[in-house]
Amino acid sequence: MCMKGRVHRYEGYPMWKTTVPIRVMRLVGVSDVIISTATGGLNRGYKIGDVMIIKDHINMPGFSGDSPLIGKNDERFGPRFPGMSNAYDKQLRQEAKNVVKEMGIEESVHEGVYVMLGGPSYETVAELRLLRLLGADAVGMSTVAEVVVARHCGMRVFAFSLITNKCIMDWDTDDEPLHTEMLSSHSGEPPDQMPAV
Ligand SMILES: O=P(O)(O)O[C@@H]1C[C@H](O)[C@@H](CO)O1
Ligand code: HPA
Repeated sequence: MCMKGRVHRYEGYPMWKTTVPIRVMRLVGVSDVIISTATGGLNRGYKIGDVMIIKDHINMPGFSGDSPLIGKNDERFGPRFPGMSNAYDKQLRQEAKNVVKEMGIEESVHEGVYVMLGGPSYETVAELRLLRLLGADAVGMSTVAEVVVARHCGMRVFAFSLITNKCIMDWDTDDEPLHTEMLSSHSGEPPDQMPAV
């Protein structure tokens, strides 16, 4: 089963609605989910067009209590308090890294931490510096809620992000994280890593 895009919290959907497709997949028997997303690169070593295999996340909306699992727990899907310490399956990440190595594209594929913010405004310089201090390598506005719901119902998760823009970490520059930059890095020539995907 394949999805063309997703809906986001910032479009006005409550978090649980953004993750309904994951539960539908589970109900029809899907056991492993592969999630892709666009992100801004916080890690100075990342370039536009690079891919980051997600090894962990920081659930910023979760810090303030916005979770897709809020409300009465449906035990048919999973437990009230699901663990998230191994959310991104180690074996799937290793298999992906083997493919990356075989293809000789290690320079443009990284493994890192994704941080989810609510958006839709992009981040200030101070916010981006804080996120970097917290250990995040890339920032986006999706993915985490889907991962939480997938793990809650016992699915294996592999997730990766395309670095669509570099985060602006310095004050008093004229650079802007333009949404057009984000879209153009989505739509041009397929990046070198595409065969690996
Ligand atoms: O659905 P994704 O996360 O790929 O959507 C992209 C990233 C942000 O959520 C949003 C703005 O850049 O579009
Ligand atoms: N910030 C947040 N979300 C994003 C970005 C960004 O710079 N790029 C793509 N999605």
